[in-house]
Amino acid sequence: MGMFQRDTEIYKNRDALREDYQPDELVGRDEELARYKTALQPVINGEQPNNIFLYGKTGVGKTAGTRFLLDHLSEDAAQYDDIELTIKILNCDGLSSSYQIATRLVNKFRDDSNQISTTGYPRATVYDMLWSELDECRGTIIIVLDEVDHIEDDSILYQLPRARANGNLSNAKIGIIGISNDFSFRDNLSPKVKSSLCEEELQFPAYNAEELIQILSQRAEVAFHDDVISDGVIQLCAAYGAKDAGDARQSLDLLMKAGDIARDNETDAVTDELVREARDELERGRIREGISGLTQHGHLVLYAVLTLERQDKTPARSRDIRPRYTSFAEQVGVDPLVPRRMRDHLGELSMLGIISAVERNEGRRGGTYREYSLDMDINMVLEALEETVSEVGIHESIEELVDHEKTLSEYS
Ligand SMILES: Nc1ncnc2c1ncn2[C@@H]1O[C@H](COP(=O)(O)OP(=O)(O)OP(=O)(O)O)[C@@H](O)[C@H]1O
Repeated sequence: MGMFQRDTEIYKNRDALREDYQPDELVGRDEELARYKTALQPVINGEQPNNIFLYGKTGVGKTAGTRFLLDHLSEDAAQYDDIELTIKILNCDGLSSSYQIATRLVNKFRDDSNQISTTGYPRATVYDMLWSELDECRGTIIIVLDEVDHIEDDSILYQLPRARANGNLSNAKIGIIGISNDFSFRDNLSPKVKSSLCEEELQFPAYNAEELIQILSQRAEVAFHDDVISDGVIQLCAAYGAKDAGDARQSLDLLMKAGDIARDNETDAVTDELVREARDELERGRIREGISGLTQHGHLVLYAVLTLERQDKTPARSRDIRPRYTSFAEQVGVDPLVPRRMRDHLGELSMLGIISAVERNEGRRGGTYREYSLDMDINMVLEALEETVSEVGIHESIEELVDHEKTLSEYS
């Protein structure tokens, strides 16, 4: 027998839980899709399409909803002889300038043998190439710029929606769909870009538990064999998902992780217990990843908050965290940061969701300050801080938590 054998007890089609799987129907998003459909209606009428700006937090179906509607739109448009519809989707992740966007777009309209180099042309030349590609297409063109907030300069976002008004296009009608999960992006656009790019604004809210149940049930039916999912598993994944961020991707990942653990354990059912185990494992991974990206001072600040948390001294103000942080810094032989810089680290930690920050008012005299506490499981954070603990030494507050077998070899 070979080293690898197929296991098919749990999954019928595991790929159905993956991000790139496109379900035939989108569930739990009816109202938003109805509004989106209305915004796209001019295309079928042969009119100038709207420019649409779609925003919402991560994993709320922006990309899936866009693909779903555009697939239908292009299928339905094919039935009208007088509509020639071209749709191009570009993900702007990794592309930071208008120049890069323009070259990628030119290449999207060209075949493989005719691609342009993505560097070396003056910007005006690339724009001219783009206008001629677009005009050659004729008809209606929809360009989707997913993760549009990665573009750091406005130029293309101004030029594209206005290409026809500015006389750069005569044959093609163009509509832009910008997608973003960065709420501040829209607000920071210059007024002239905002008014053209955000003609129609759509917002996708986070999913609630009911909606996540619909999404997870739909995928589970395709992904798992009958009777593998125990009662209540979908509800539990959805409840966690709704509590965390209402992110469908995160909930699907949780269900898949639970399925993977069942498969690894060679059991034949995915149970509540496995979902809890999966959640712990995913959370641990997220914490570890977040913490590993911090600098040494970030680690020391976090270690200080953690020990204060253990001593019930949280929520704590930054001036109360400072002495502990300073002594830890001295213990490892580095100069402590000035208070302002230390607060920046507290801010970063709270942005990552590792600690929480609550704003308070200072009595009648006004002035606000923040109080910080640990916002994650103390043991998980401690595990991720292992190296820092070994450098600084074990603080008395965590002695009980530290595995003493480990202490001798790793922490000392
Ligand atoms: N209503 C839905 N029905 C079925 N599956 C969905 C639905 N919404 C989201 N999903 C699934 O959840 C995952 C994440 O969705 P999607 O990529 O559309 O999120 P997004 O809002 O574009 O997130 P991001 O901003 O991170 O790109 C995908 O696998 C998608 O198929």
